[in-house]
Amino acid sequence: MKLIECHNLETAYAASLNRPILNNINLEIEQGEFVVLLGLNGAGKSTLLRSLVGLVPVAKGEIYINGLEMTAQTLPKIRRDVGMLFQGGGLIRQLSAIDNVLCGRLGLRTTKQTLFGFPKRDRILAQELLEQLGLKEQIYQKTSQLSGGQQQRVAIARALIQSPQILLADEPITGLDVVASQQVMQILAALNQEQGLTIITVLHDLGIAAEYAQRAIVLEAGQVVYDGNCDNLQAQFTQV
Ligand SMILES: Nc1ncnc2c1ncn2[C@@H]1O[C@H](COP(=O)(O)OP(=O)(O)OP(=O)(O)O)[C@@H](O)[C@H]1O
Repeated sequence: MKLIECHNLETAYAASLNRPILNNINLEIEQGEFVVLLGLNGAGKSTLLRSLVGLVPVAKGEIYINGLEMTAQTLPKIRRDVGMLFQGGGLIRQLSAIDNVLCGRLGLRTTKQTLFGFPKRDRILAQELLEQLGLKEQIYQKTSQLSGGQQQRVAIARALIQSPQILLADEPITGLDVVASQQVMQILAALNQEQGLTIITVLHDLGIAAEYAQRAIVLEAGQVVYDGNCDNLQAQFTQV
């Protein structure tokens, strides 16, 4: 089943670039795929990911998530199906790991429902997720005191607590050491293989991309210049 479709997607014209940031993007992603988005700095990777959760105004074309066209009316429903790991984690530093994870439930609860704290069920779920991601000892620790790899795992737990069908991850291992990078990538791989989560992630390391993803989409100047398997990705980046 096609989970994500972009038809002739175009964002607003960017005067600084002399073109739209995304310029006629067409792509289809099936349920259960693990896709890596590649491209040089400024190619439009983050903008493409952000457009899939309605964070970027679309000038032309359509986005369908789960068969539903993205409009102002459908966006709240679409956002419940799509979890996002922002570049740099996007955690609230002063809050504990568990409270950051609970923030992932805010979109599913009304203000009134969260006025007196989150329901016990949510707290148990947050705790279980952190334990599964190897953070049992860090549940009540402030996230500012955690290592980069631990913070990224908290961010993964926060995205997962809304039980998304799709996980978008913007440079989830940038700045992490080799071991932490592998841990994060292995978590993503397990979520994809064991739970069938559809994953689209921006990466800069071609070796890691080829190791984990089945499919690569390469962007250049806001356009898709390659969409295929991860064999010989280097060729896409070699100057001719
Ligand atoms: N809101 C905006 N207004 C104007 N230009 C923007 C805006 N957001 C992004 N851009 C520009 O659009 C281009 C694409 O940005 P984007 O962040 O999507 O690239 P990227 O491929 O993710 O790059 P990186 O690898 O550096 O993260 C860049 O040239 C950027 O300066």
